[in-house]
Order: sequence, then structure tokens, then C-alpha cells
Amino acid sequence: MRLRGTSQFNDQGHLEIGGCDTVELAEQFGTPLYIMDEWMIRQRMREYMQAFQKTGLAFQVAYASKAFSTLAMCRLVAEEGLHLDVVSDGELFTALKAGFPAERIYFHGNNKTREELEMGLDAGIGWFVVDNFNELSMLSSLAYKKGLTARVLLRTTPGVEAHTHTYIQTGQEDSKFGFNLASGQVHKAVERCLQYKGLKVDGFHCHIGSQIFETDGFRLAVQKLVTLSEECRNLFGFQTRILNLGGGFGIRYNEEDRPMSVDQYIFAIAEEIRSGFSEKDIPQVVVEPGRSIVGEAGTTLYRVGTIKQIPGVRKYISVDGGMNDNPRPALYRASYEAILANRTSEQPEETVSVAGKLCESGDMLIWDIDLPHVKSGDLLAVTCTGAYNYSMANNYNRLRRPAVVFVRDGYSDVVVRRESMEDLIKNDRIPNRLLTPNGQC
Ligand SMILES: Cc1ncc(COP(=O)(O)O)c(C=O)c1O
Ligand SMILES: N[C@@H](CCCC[NH3+])C(=O)O
Repeated sequence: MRLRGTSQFNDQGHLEIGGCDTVELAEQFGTPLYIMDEWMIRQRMREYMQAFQKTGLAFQVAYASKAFSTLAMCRLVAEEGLHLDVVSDGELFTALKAGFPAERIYFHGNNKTREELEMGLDAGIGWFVVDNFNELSMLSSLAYKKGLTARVLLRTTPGVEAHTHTYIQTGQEDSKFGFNLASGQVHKAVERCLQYKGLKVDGFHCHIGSQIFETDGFRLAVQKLVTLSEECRNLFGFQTRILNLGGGFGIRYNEEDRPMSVDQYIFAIAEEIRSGFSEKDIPQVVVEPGRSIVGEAGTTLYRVGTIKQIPGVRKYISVDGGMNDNPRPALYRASYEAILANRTSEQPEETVSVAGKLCESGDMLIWDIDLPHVKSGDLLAVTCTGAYNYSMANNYNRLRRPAVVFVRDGYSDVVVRRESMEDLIKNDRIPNRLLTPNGQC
């Protein structure tokens, strides 16, 4: 298995991340445990910033917080000088509570509520990425009433089908996201923006999908937005100042995955931008990577419990988490790698399948993985779980969501504490009619 970031095997044969022995982390913080390699997260953010610096274009890198949103993560993003993409009042709240500069925030969403729009306006966020006509008129009247001007990007569906799982494709025409480009909806939206009060439209956004391994889709999307920009200049005298190309840059979950380097993705986009616009018209370029910032920096540590050999069928090893902390295998058939964190020097001896502990047959984390002879009590480290794991975690079967620990230079800090039993019931209420006459349960 490939070691990433600061991961290494120490003299005791244990997996170490950020200078911390994972066996000790498991003892100290319990399992399941999300471990985030802080150095690697920072490194990935810097790779994007440096790649753009090399292109000479005006740019912004906006981290897509849906991949992993916590107070500490928002702080890292702020410190590294990136912008932030939020997609709900909850993500916006988290960013603001972390002290993230509001003017560096993009607010997404295909069904933003009035309250969400007001929250964004009141906070003074940078841009609303407007998805539809309802939102456009609601935002205009709210901003106007407040005496504000909302800066807007129009989300387009450019009709580009990214080569990825259909559930994480977003740029194709038949999509719930954005204004349809081919049918002229985007042009109409630009026209309305220019008529409506309280709005200042800066440009266009598209996001073609996630976990993309090639640059053709991004190039095609740029070409479509270049054409759109030309058309809107001719029709309305509108000058595109910002082009936001979304995220979707792939990562290496396992050996079969072949992502391109950050430089390759960004250079391809930059090349297409330069060939599409004349020098004086080149807009500021924005990308919104999520997975590729945090995905490979995350490792989930589980304790092995039950081991079940079904003769002639397969051997299941069960761990103390599952689809509640990582729903991606069940949702997308996503595949992961793992090692025994407490016995890294031992060679693989058997093929096993890793099951979660939830009450679903589909609650499988890994099918058919070669590991040393697994024993109950071993620690299993599943790699590449930094994106869309904690952020999609849930309490199915009333399991508690794991803690999240940032590790760096031998220090480990809990950035999200493990949920308690009390957390599970803190919003529950028993109605009076279910209480006995003397008020007891
Ligand atoms: C609008 C938008 N921007 C950015 C992202 C981040 O994508 P990824 O995590 O694949 O980089 C997404 C999610 O796919 C998205 O919907
Ligand atoms: N949640 C998805 C990605 C969707 C991103 C949002 N547009 C995943 O785990 O891969």
C-alpha cells in the first residue's frame, strides 16, 4: 500500500501519521477515529495556489467545504489564504464561527432558502452562486430591501458529461443544478441580472462532476463558457470578470486510480482560458477543489471485532464503524485500501472482506482485501477517508459519530469530539401523552 503525506511505519511496526503512533492514538481517543494529516492538507492547498501562480492568471482557489467542514478546517483554509465554498446555512455558520473572512465565501445551493440568502447578505459574503430564476428574484428583492448589492455568479450546466460515477456527475444537461446553457436560460439570467436591482453579476460557474481523472471535460467546459461570455458581450455588453470552474479533481483511492497532478489540471484550464479570451478580457479564474484537498490526508482507524469464516464462501472481518462513518462504498461502490496499523511489517496472508457493524447487508467497507492473518483486537487503518466521510457521517442505528483528530509534528488535537450517548438523545422529546400520570416514563 502506498504511504501518503507524513504516514510512515515506525520501529514498532506501527503506522505513524503526523509523527503520532496510530496505536497510541487509538488508545488515547478510542475508535473509530478520523485522523487528518494537517501537513498534507496544507501542502495540497499550497499546490493549487502555486500551480495558479505559475500560470500568471488572476485566480482564487475556493476550498469546497462540503468535503470536510469543521471549525479547525475553516481556520486552516483561512490561514492558507484560500477562499471557501459553502452550500448551506450550516456550512456558512461553521465558517463564520471559525472567523473565516465572509468576503472570501461563495454560497452555493440549488434550493437556497430565504433565510439562507438573508444570512449570506447579512454576513457580507463574497458571492452568491445563483442556481435558478426563483433564487435570482428572491436575492434581488432581499438585497434591495436591505440596501445592499449582492455579487453574483450564475451557475450553468454546460452539457459536459464528466467521466465519473453517474451520481457525482453534475455538468450534464439533465441535472438539478444550474441554468441550462444550451436552451438559452443562462443568457436570460444574465439579462435579468442586469435589469434587477440589488445584484451585480460578475460571471459564470460550472461544476462538471467529481473524481475526474482527465482534463478534457474541464477544457470543454471552459470552451463553452468562453462562447457564452462572447455571446453575452455581444448581446448585453456584459463583461465576464470571473469564471468559476468548480472542483472535481480526482485523487488516488487505490492503485487503479490515475489522477493527474494539480499542475496538469490547472495548466490545462489556464491554457484553454488563454486561448479563448483576448489578453485584456481574461477573467479571474476560480476553482473549488474539495476532495483533492482533504481526501488523501484522512485515515480512519477501526478496531476489529468479530471474524467470521464462511467455508468456501468468504471471510468477513467486522469493525466498530461502517456505513455511518463512511457511506461511500454503499452509495457509489467506492473502493478503499487498508492496512493493519498495529502490524505493518507483516506480509499479507489471507483475503478478507471488511464489514461494518450496521444492520444492513450493504454495510461493507472493503470487499476482498489481502491482509496479514487478522485477529480480533487488531487496528485497521482505512486510507483516503478525508473527503466525504466525516461530512456525510450519520447516526444510523444510533451509532455515535467518531472523533476527528488533526495530527502534526507529533502533536494530536481533537478538532471534533466523539459524540456521546447524551448527544444522541439531546434533541429527543417524549410528548406528555406518553408519560404516565405521575409524569414518569
Ligand atoms: C459546486 C461544487 N463545487 C465544488 C465541489 C467539490 O468537488 P470535489 O470534492 O470533487 O473537488 C462540488 C462537489 O462535487 C460542487 O458541487
Ligand atoms: N459526496 C460525493 C461527491 C459529491 C460532491 C458534491 N457535488 C462523494 O463522496 O464522492
